[in-house]
Amino acid sequence: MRIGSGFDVHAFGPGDHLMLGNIRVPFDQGFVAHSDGDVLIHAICDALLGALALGDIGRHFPPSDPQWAGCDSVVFLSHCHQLIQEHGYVLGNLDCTLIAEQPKITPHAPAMQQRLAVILGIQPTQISIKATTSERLGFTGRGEGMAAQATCLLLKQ
Ligand SMILES: Nc1ccn([C@@H]2O[C@H](COP(=O)(O)O)[C@@H](O)[C@H]2O)c(=O)n1
Ligand SMILES: C[C@@]1(CO)OP(=O)(O)OP(=O)(O)OC[C@H]1O
Repeated sequence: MRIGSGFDVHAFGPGDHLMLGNIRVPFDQGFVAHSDGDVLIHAICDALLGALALGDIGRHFPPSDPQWAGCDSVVFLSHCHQLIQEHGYVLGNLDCTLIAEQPKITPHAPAMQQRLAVILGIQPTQISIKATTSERLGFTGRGEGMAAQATCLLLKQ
């Protein structure tokens, strides 16, 4: 059994939606990022890679590589899922927290769980998506961006 944790941040910039858990969430801004900026998937990737002690998302998909410009973050997550299988593990469960004042995440959480479960080949009940504000403190509190945390448990097959 191995545990992993991931953390990511993206700033808000021009746009009209956010990609979160591969779900398009309507918003009056977008993410500033090299890829599609899916901060939730990026944190999950780092948790999975961390559990395997295989570095972080930037090591596997360098932000300096134009190949990943505007990339759908499902590409990154599918790669991490493949690595789990190659190392003889299955994903036991995933617990995630998004930190932002806006948009409200809770109405979209079930869709994110469903979508991530399909990508990762597990049940939605094995995935938890939570959200909190930072009580208007710090960069998330000022509405400058969003942070995501993820914790995973891998089980030996
Ligand atoms: N972006 C967010 C932030 C919070 N929520 C939900 O609201 C609850 C209360 O948030 P506090 O920061 O005041 O504790 C939180 O537990 C979430 O259910 C949300 O959906 N989206
Ligand atoms: C995902 C990658 C892909 O180049 O770029 P970004 O979309 O900027 O996201 P970040 O969370 O900074 O992770 C680094 C990169 O791997």
